[in-house]
Parts: sequence; structure tokens; C-alpha cells
Amino acid sequence: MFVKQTKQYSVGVLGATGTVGQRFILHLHSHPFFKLVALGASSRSAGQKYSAVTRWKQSKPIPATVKDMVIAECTTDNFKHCDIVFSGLDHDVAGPIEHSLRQAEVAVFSNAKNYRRDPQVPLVVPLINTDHFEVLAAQRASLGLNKGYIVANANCSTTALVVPLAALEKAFGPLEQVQATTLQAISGSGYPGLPSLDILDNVVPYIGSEEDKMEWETYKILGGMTQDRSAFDYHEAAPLKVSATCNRVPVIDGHMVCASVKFAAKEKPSPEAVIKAFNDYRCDAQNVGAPSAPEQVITVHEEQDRPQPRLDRDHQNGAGVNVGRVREDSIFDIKFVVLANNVQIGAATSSVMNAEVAALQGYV
Ligand SMILES: NC(=O)C1=CN([C@@H]2O[C@H](COP(=O)(O)OP(=O)(O)OC[C@H]3O[C@@H](n4cnc5c(N)ncnc54)[C@H](OP(=O)(O)O)[C@@H]3O)[C@@H](O)[C@H]2O)C=CC1
Ligand SMILES: N[C@@H](CC(=O)OP(=O)(O)O)C(=O)O
Repeated sequence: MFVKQTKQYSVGVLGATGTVGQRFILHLHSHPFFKLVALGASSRSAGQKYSAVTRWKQSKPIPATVKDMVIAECTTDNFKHCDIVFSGLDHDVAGPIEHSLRQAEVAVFSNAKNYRRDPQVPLVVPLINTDHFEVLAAQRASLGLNKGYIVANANCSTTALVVPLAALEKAFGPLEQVQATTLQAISGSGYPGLPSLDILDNVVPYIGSEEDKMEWETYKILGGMTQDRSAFDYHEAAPLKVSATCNRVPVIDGHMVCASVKFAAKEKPSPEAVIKAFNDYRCDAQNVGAPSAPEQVITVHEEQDRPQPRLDRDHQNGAGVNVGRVREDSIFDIKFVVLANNVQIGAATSSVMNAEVAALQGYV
């Protein structure tokens, strides 16, 4: 049941000074549902004005309503007055901070990896599986909570990959095998990222634990819940097998994934049918009117040399994904390239859109 949005929610941002945190600020400083009331970062930044300590790296200026806000330490007391907290915290510290805010009855929407594997925490890409919010009742019940919960969004490369996979499953049924090779932007590793002497004129064929995350997160996102909606049972996604190879490339923003897909059904769709399925794909975030939802979830580029990070990452404010080069694969069935803005739909936009849908569906 969808509830029409009438109220404004007080929201806070943890990790507000960071790469993801800065995107949160740009999304939230004038949002139709959310009023930004609290900012948190480390003790190095706490007690100081946002503009004084943040190494602001956005082309838009720090919003006037935010620049004089004073950063707080990420304690429960400092954020328990918020209805919603968005977390762009470093994973080294996110776990206990997010947990204690949930215990204080705050709805936490997190970018960090800490709770993604928790069987009662929905791992939600808002362009795909907001129906997984159904498990929140069980999460609250098992912790004795009325309002508090944690919703995680996915790893940025996983997000790029799973959106077209979800569209293919919806149109043509289960997938059997997926092989994915990434070309990931430097901003994925936060600020200041890799030293320029490591990444300029170079490709680094290793990103710690990224391949593992792409493989199992895909199962959880595309997989189902138990029948009673009390937990996720992502091993049910079998017989899907995902193999990922991850590379860091000298691009600032925008993760590209080259994917090859094998369908479970004997009948294989043509590239034309796959393009139609991508074009036709819609999601709940659009259907419920989430303000950050893109017009088009998957934009299919017809030019042979698109999508490209520099040209396409900001299409629709980076809220959808871009696909191109859809063609037959001589070993798998179909192959294509997908580009997603890692700091928008790969991070802050996902959290904000998740919270918008949660608010519209009465979960906040
Ligand atoms: N960059 C990306 O593309 C993506 C990132 N993520 C995840 O989002 C999270 C943030 O990433 P990103 O913005 O890139 O990281 P950054 O390193 O740019 O920012 C980290 C933030 O965490 C804060 N922080 C660090 N230590 C503490 C502490 N002890 N207590 C409180 N706050 C602290 C920092 O505050 P201070 O300035 O005071 O040090 C800063 O605000 C990570 O968990 C990351 O894995 C997820 C998807 C994509
Ligand atoms: N590891 C990703 C970014 C990231 O922070 O991922 P995660 O949220 O899964 O830790 C990258 O380097 O591009």
C-alpha cells in the first residue's frame, strides 16, 4: 500500500565530509521530503563548520544552508532526533555507529558494506528490489524495535551490473551464468584515492574484495526472501553463477562493466529483443513517484562507442544506468557494456532513492 507523501522528515548525514557524504549534501540540502538537520564526521572534523574542514570537490558550491552547519561526532545522542540517517561512513567505523542508531529507533540508510550480508538487512538497489523492504518488519521484531532499522545499498560495481541483469530476468526468465569485467573509477576508493603515480598512465588489476562482493551481492539482490518474509535466502538464486574481474582505471567518476550473460532457457533472445527489454524496464521507485528516480532506468546508447564515463556519467544526474554495445556472444548468449555513476546511483543517490521509496510506502 502506497502512502502519499505529506510530511517532512528530519535527516542527518554521517561521513558528511567524504566523497559520498558530499553527494548526500548536494541531494539533501533542498529535498521535498527531507530536511537536513545534522552532519557527522570523525573527531578530526567535529565541532567545526562544514566549510572549514571539508575538502569540497564538487563543481557546485557548498549549499549556503550547509556551509555554516557545525559537524558533530557520530554518537547516538547527536543523531537520535533524526527520523532518518544516511551513512557515508568509512566501513572501519560504520558498524557500531549504525547499529546503535538503529537501536535508538532511527531508520539508517547505509552505503557501507558492514550489514550487507546480514540476512535481515535488505540490500536494495532502488532501481530493482525495493520489495525487499518487506523484511524490515522481521528485522525490527527480532530487535524489539518499533521504527529503527538498517537498509544497505549495494557496492557501486554491483549496482551497475545488476540493473541490466534484473531487466533481463524480468523479460526472459532466470539467468544461468554472468561474466563481468569492470573498469572502475578512482573516486570509488574515496578521497584522496590512489596516488597519481600509481593510476595515471596505468590500469591496476586488483581492487580488494570487490570481486567477491560483486558475486554474492548479485545473488542477494536478484534472489528472494523466505516465504514468511523474515529473512533473505540468496543462495536460492542458484543456478545463477557470477564471475567478476575488477580493475581500477584512470577515470574520475563512472564505473563501467563489460558483461556476458547466458540464459537458463533454451530459447535465447536476440540483441534486438534485449534492447527492447532494457528500454521497457521500469521500477517501483518510478511507479511510486520517488523524486530522485530517473525517467528512464536503462538508457540504451546506439552509437558503437558509447557509453563513455566522461560523456554519459551525468545523464539524468547519474540516477539511472547506461548500456551500449548489445550484441551476441559466441560463448555466452548476449554481451553488453554498462556504465553507472559510482558516486550517484552507485552510492548517495541509491540511499536517498531508497529512503524516498521507504517514506512513500510508509516504512518511515
Ligand atoms: N566512493 C564510492 O564510490 C563508494 C563508497 N561507498 C562506501 O561509502 C562509504 C564512504 O566512502 P567515501 O565517501 O568514498 O569515503 P571517504 O574516505 O571519502 O569519507 C569517509 C568519511 O568517513 C568519516 N570518518 C572516518 N573515520 C571516522 C570516524 N572514526 N568516526 C566518524 N567518521 C569517520 C570521514 O570524516 P573525516 O573527514 O572527519 O575524516 C569522512 O566523512 C564507505 O563505507 C565506502 O565503502 C559505497 C559505494 C561507492
Ligand atoms: N570498492 C569500491 C567502492 C566501495 O567503497 O565499495 P563498498 O561500498 O562495497 O565498500 C570501489 O573501489 O570502486
